[in-house]
Amino acid sequence: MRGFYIGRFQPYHNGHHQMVEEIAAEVDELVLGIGSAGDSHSPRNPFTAGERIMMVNKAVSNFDITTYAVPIEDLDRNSVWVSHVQSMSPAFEVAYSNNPLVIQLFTEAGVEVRQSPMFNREVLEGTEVRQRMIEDRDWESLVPDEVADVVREIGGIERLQQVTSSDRSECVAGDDDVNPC
Ligand SMILES: Nc1ncnc2c1ncn2[C@@H]1O[C@H](COP(=O)(O)OP(=O)(O)OP(=O)(O)O)[C@@H](O)[C@H]1O
Ligand SMILES: NC(=O)c1ccc[n+]([C@@H]2O[C@H](COP(=O)(O)O)[C@@H](O)[C@H]2O)c1
Repeated sequence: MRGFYIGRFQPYHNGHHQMVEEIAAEVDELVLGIGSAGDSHSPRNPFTAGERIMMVNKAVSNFDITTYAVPIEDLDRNSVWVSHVQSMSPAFEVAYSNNPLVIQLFTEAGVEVRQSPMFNREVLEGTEVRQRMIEDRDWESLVPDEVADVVREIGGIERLQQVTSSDRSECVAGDDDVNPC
């Protein structure tokens, strides 16, 4: 059986990694959807799709499962988003998500959805990891070692600090439900 798990993975952290480990016990193959693939260089979405593919591929390489990382760009039309995902991904029988909108859209489209517990959510959250990166506090312990290596290789900390400190006044969170800056 092949599963599908989508996230923005900004960055891919130990909560995602634990979820993939649990999914790997249930499926033979897993598609990792790199969500909001067109977004990068913003405080909420600092890393490009290509950089996130590197993070995910390297981090999951130790798991005994075949994975495919597939970039999925956002659409302005939720009603056709599942078809869009299916058009970009290897076929899958089950979708894994804890995101209420994603769960609703897959369920309405007749795709089985499985949820997972949230692992140590107080700290294992992309927002917390990015905040620590901005403040030069320990973020490495919240991500797999391979992800920390990629972040360093691409100058990710400097980029995030730069896009956070530059004038973001034109970018009002809530302007766009799918891509708040
Ligand atoms: N600690 C966690 N344990 C289990 N699942 C998680 C955890 N953190 C995120 N997820 C799930 O992984 C999927 C992708 O999440 P996403 O990439 O948005 O991470 P996030 O930590 O919620 O990031 P952000 O804070 O940037 O929104 C979602 O279904 C989300 O609920
Ligand atoms: N209309 C759309 O483009 C649409 C709808 C639902 C989810 N998504 C995307 O799916 C991903 C879901 O991942 P998260 O659980 O990390 O939010 C995000 O990248 C989100 O933008 C997009």
